[in-house]
Amino acid sequence: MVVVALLCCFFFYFVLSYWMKNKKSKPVTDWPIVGMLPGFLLSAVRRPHDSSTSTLRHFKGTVEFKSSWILNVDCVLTSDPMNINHILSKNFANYPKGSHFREVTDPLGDGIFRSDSDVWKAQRKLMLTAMHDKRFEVFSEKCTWQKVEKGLIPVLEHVYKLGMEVDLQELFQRFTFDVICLLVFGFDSNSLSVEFPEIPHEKAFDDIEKAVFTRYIMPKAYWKLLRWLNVGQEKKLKEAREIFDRFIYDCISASREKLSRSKSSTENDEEFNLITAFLVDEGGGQTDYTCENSNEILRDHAFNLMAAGRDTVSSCLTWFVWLVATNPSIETKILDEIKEKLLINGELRFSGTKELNALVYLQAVFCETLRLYPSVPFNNKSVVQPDVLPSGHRVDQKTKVLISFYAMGRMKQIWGEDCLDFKPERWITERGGIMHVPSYKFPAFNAGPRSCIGKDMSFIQMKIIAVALLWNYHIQPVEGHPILPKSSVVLHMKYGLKIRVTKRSG
Ligand code: HEM
Repeated sequence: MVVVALLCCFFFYFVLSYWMKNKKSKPVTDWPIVGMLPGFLLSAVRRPHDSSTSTLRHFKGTVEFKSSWILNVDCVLTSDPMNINHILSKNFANYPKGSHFREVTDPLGDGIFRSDSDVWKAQRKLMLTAMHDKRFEVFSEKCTWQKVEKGLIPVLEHVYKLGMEVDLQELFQRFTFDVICLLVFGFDSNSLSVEFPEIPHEKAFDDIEKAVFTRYIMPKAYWKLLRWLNVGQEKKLKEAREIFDRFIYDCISASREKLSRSKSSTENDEEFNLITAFLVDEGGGQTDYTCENSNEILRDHAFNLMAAGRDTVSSCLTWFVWLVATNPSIETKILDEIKEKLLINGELRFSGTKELNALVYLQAVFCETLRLYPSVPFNNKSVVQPDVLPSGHRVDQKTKVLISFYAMGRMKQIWGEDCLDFKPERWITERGGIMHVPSYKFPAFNAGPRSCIGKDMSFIQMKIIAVALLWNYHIQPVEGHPILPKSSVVLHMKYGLKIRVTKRSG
């Protein structure tokens, strides 16, 4: 008995002193046998973004978690622009999304996010054709305006009149959910209204996203067991998938019906949504979407587009408003620019892209927001053939490659000594234009062949919302409300953004 007690004491003393010694020299404890990976995962579960940033700072941009034969998984975490260029562009074919990603993201079906190689290429072509169609650009602006006028402004008026506090993050999520439903299906979910209704398919969408993130960070055996037992997050996921799929399939049927009633595919030009574009497939793709058995792949396209375009935009808008509201000199400069470029005879006049593109300072503020708070904070890749990264780190088939876009914005080597400062001016050239920064240094919209298809559209959408919001209201974040990034696939605020609004007087 005494021997066992002594052995236990010795073991705890060993663990404690080992941890204390490592804690001083390294941000993550390097344990014998299991390596640094468990320590990193433990701290990453609680604070993935800050934990990876401090680890990467310590290891000068790239760190290798070599775990032992027990875990049989290696991981390379990087924020080094040369590595990013290599992985996302130069040696792109060697770094697909891979089987682990496919496994955890099965709700995405065979959509663009989850596919690689030729399937991905065909899907990208189809989406680019539809999204770069002039009719879609016009429709996208129209939908955004419609939501501002019939959704956002009435809700903010209500909030103002009642002197209420409101979670702006939630408002933006409702806004972007309604807009993406309109863009994909031509259907308005009307989730943004003064009643703050609970929309079952919106809630289902959120539940799916949450469950996928849990799968990402938990051991495979854990979530597979939950799925097998049909309990916890996996049970929720199953139910949410049923609700969301029902919604999507109903929308697809409605689109088919509407299309069969109209005389020609171009009759409804002002309602050029993406499902209709795929159904008429003017891009000349390989799939015949006119037949009913293409419903499943249409469902996958729709789901992937909603995942791509909803939370990314709402996350960026939320961080943007908080950063602007807490930096009054920047807010003044935005308002001065709006006055100078859009105010004619005392009225805001702008009809579209051309005027919005002239708002260079506003664009710089959005870029600076995404530099510090990228909507997609991580990217993850697998490895096909053994390779050596420009930083000298070796990778092979059992290595998971993790890129921290969040840490990149906080690296002195990339952005200089003032990397933590919110400074839109760094984006403006001497001639007053937007500074070109290579995407491997600023990959908020990804880099290389898989870069974001919705970038231009997002800037237009976000500028419309920013102008309408800042011109009409003064936003005050509620004092003492904590602002922290959430551990999620998209960089939400953990506790939302509680604000009050007052009206601007001329
Ligand atoms: C602020 C807004 C946005 C940001 C920061 C953003 C960022 C990104 C990032 C980082 C990726 C790469 C994801 C990965 O490979 O894992 C991506 C891909 C993609 N984005 Fe966006 N996105 C935004 C808005 C949108 C919108 C509004 C749409 C369209 C509805 C869209 C459509 C796509 C698509 C289809 C892809 C997949 C491209 C491919 O795999 O080839 N995005 N985006």
